[in-house]
Amino acid sequence: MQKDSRIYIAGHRGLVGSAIRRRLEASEYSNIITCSSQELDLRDQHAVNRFINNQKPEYVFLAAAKVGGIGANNTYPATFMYDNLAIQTNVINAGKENNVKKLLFMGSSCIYPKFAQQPIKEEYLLTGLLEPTNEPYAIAKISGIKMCEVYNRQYGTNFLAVMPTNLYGINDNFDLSNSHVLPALLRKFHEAKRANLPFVEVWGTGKPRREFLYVDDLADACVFLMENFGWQEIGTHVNIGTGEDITIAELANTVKNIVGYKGDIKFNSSMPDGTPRKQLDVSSINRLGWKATTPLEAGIRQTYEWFISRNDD
Ligand SMILES: NC(=O)C1=CN([C@@H]2O[C@H](COP(=O)(O)OP(=O)(O)OC[C@H]3O[C@@H](n4cnc5c(N)ncnc54)[C@H](OP(=O)(O)O)[C@@H]3O)[C@@H](O)[C@H]2O)C=CC1
Ligand SMILES: C[C@H]1O[C@H](OP(=O)(O)OP(=O)(O)OC[C@H]2O[C@@H](n3cnc4c(=O)[nH]c(N)nc43)[C@H](O)[C@@H]2O)[C@@H](O)[C@@H](O)C1=O
Repeated sequence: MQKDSRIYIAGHRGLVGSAIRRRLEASEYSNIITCSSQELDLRDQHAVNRFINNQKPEYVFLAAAKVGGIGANNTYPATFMYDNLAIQTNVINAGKENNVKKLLFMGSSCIYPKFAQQPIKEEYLLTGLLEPTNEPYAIAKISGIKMCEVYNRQYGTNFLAVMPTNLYGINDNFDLSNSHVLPALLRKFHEAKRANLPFVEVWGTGKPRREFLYVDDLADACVFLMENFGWQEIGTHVNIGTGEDITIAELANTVKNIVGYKGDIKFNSSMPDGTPRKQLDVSSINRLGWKATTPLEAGIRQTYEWFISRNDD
């Protein structure tokens, strides 16, 4: 990518898209194209074709998607499947039609089988059954990986697919009904501390393990890949994470300490646990020369500071 290349970030207001924008601007990329969902509904094929044809981006970061935690995925499976299939199909195909030089598709670690051997290598894709709470979303994401792969094979495109682990950071979604666990816990402990509540409810048993990556690290990895590699060097898809995981109970205690809450934690085992574990094998991206740098506690502190700056009077 040249500093004046036309770079479209789909989903620039979200957690990932906004981090990619920060990362590109920090490196003085000067020609960044953005458009909100209100101006352009990426599920609308004709609108997407018109937009890409008018804007003629050379590079595309596809970070627009219907995204949510275990609760949202479980409650709105049809929306997660339809929106994601439509958004990615439209953007990937319009990218090919308009000779986009490189496109980066954002998958997710939930594409791997529920009981995959740990840590999860890229080659474990499609070797077993998926976790039911996010099967529709995962199937949409797997279709995105395969679409990049077959477009590269048949049309000679250069579309990369990355599989990030669970993410968190600035511009995350803190809505308790549809967010992921980390922002949900930050908000729950913060509000319980302010209201002096005796306990905080944590969903599930606390036993599942999750790997958390600070979103600025993810953005750094995405730009690193787009700057330096093509799909043939990366393969059909590449994992992005820290390679380390913790239990939800450990995460809850860490967040509790960072927030400074003194009450108790109560696990609500009537809520779903989801996948027992999804620790990524990140040796492929490490070999390419990239490694995550933000320690979990430091990332959570930065996110909490941002959350307070947005929410406290
Ligand atoms: N968050 C996580 O833990 C993980 C995320 N990922 C992947 O990273 C990518 C980005 O996720 P994240 O940043 O967390 O999600 P967010 O929900 O924070 O952001 C998603 C963005 O997508 C845009 N969008 C959604 N629907 C449409 C639509 N119909 N038309 C146009 N734009 C739309 C939204 O635009 P607007 O703001 O304008 O409405 C929003 O900015 C996704 O592909 C996700 O699957 C992968 C692994 C983990
Ligand atoms: C990124 C990823 O995100 C989702 O998968 P998930 O990893 O299961 O996501 P989660 O962050 O929502 O939960 C992680 C764990 O944490 C527990 N948990 C405790 N207390 C709260 C809580 O208050 N909120 C939430 N959301 N979870 C909680 C929860 O019960 C679960 O055991 C999928 O959408 C999937 O498609 C996907 O890609």
